[in-house]
Amino acid sequence: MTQLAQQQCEACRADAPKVSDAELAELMTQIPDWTPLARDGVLQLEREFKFKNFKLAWAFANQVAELAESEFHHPAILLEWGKVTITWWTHAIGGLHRNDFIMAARTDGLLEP
Ligand SMILES: C[C@H](O)[C@H](O)[C@H]1CNC2=NC(N)=NC(=O)C2=N1
Repeated sequence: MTQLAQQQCEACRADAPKVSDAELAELMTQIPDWTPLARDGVLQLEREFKFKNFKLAWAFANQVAELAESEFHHPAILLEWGKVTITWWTHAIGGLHRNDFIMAARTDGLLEP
């Protein structure tokens, strides 16, 4: 199967399917550093990224914002001193779409090798 990090988002419609439990389990194997969690009944993917200072965290947050705009699929970005928390979910369906897993994998790809 093509790696998530090499994929692009598909246009997401309100009637797009949420990932099933089985798909979730399979997709999570490719993004092991992320945590699936439910907030107000909405399933989301979340990860904290740690940095040496605010400036480095800010630069990473900007990279994620650029990636999001390039795919027109947008996360929640919490920027703090030395830390960025990224949360992906699909607003249009109120849960997780394959796009969210693609974007989580591509977010990981922004980290320095
Ligand atoms: C109008 C609507 O917000 C847009 O179609 C896009 C923008 N970015 C988006 N981002 C995310 N995460 N979910 C969406 O449903 C979504 N929709």
